[in-house]
Amino acid sequence: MAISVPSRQLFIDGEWREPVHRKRIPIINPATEEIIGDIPAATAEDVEVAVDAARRALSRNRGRDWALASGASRAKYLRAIAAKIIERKSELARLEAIDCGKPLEEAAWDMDDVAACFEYYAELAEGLDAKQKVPVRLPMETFKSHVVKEPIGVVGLITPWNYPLLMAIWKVAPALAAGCAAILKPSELASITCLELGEVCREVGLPPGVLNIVTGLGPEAGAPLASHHHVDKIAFTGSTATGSKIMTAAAQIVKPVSLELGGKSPIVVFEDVDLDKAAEWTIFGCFWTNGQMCSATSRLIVHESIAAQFLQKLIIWVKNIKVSDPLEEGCRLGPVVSGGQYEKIMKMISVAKSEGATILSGGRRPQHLKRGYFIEPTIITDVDTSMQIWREEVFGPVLCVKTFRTEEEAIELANDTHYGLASAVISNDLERCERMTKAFQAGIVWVNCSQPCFCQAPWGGNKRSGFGRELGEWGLENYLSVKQVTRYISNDPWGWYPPPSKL
Ligand SMILES: NC(=O)C1=CN([C@@H]2O[C@H](COP(=O)(O)OP(=O)(O)OC[C@H]3O[C@@H](n4cnc5c(N)ncnc54)[C@H](O)[C@@H]3O)[C@@H](O)[C@H]2O)C=CC1
Ligand code: BAL
Ligand code: NA
Repeated sequence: MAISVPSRQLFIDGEWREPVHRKRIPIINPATEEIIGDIPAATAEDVEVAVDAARRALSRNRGRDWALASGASRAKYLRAIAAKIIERKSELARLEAIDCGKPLEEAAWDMDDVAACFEYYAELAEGLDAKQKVPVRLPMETFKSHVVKEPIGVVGLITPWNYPLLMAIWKVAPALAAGCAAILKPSELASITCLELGEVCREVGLPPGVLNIVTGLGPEAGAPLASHHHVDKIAFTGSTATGSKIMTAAAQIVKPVSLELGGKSPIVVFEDVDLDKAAEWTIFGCFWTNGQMCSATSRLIVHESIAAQFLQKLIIWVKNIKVSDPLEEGCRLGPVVSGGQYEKIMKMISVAKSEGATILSGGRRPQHLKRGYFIEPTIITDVDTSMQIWREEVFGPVLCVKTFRTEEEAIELANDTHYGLASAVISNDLERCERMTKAFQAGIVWVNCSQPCFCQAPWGGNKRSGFGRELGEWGLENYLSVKQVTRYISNDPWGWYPPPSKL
């Protein structure tokens, strides 16, 4: 069934608005390289209008319509949005698959996760009401103190293309639950489903300006958000280079940021594993989402005693992955998102080769696919720790492999990176898994698996993978500001200064 891409404008103040400069950016289907539509290209002028709409949404009816409304009343909107997403699930999944190349079944799974994330933050919004005015115990009886949690204000949410709607919702749902007003700037490489979220918000009657969706290029639409004086916080997911630019811009006006950046995460496989189970988690950990995950466990560190056998297993599993158009039944690996990413990944593979690494499997365009940005699932061995392929994020279906002898050596290899997002260990010895868990320098540890992600648990990294945590109750705190209220309850005067003599 052919699917047509809706033609949308920017979603600002509850309505569709043409960008001031009337520019548009073509949408390319990475499986066919065809232009399938276009998205509006916002500039600083549109960001200005969106920020103004967001500020008005916060102060409308003295804040009672949104920021100061009960969490329970905001939760109703979040639940209504979740229901609409489920209603439109198959259409949204198809739109996402043709926009970013994600296998259709994965895209459908993401839509379930999107709805679940809205539902989860609806629950947390309801819980927020009971968490207001929590007393703080003080050491002086003459004072009483309590804490109020308030929305941070207007937030700018800048998101990537690998999970186009889900990464946006990890930010939008808690921001709205907290009572913030948001401006979402999705990636220009995959914005279709984020624009459809605008239509969903209109249909459920979300108050105007609470969520604004401003598509466009990073430097033109993202940068003005990051530096805007009336945006109170920026939450960003994307590359470390862009994260650093955003932090620099925000620092000029001491605007808080939370950054979820790249990774080069390890998966350590010990000698006591079931080889098939370990092989499946290893390939899922690196090739799911076409290998385009910030948390991809793209460095395999395998015990030398099983390495040869394990690599043979991996090759068999990898050859069984169906690489095809994302809409084809059973597809498990689609194209990477763009021509630019295709070139970048191919270059990294060829640099690895020229540095002396061996391409054990894959490394090319699949023979049966003449068009589209397809890359075979690739396994690279004979890797040195100084090589680019070991050190830099590929963001594509490329796994590099090293072996280890001792647990200490495995830990050293695992932590041999500037990044610190995720890590995984596969072993039947749970005490060993516990030791590895403590030793990993990363915000996320998977034991006997890699990648499953639940919106209840915190998500985020250390080192150059960024800081701050999304999801769970930590995700809500990202959008709340804590106000202490301290009251003097004694009838006695304070008595620090000698009272002036009574004239
Ligand atoms: N950690 C993650 O989830 C992601 C990491 N990446 C990494 O980044 C590499 C390049 O991909 P890109 O799409 O170029 O990622 P990017 O980090 O440049 O883009 C992410 C978002 O930031 C926006 N942006 C770009 N420049 C900006 C600026 N100066 N100010 C404000 N916003 C800006 C983009 O428009 C997009 O919405 C990938 O190869 C991968 O290594 C990419 C996407 C997601
Ligand atoms: N799997 C959730 C987000 C990411 O890895 O990019
Ligand atoms: Na696209």
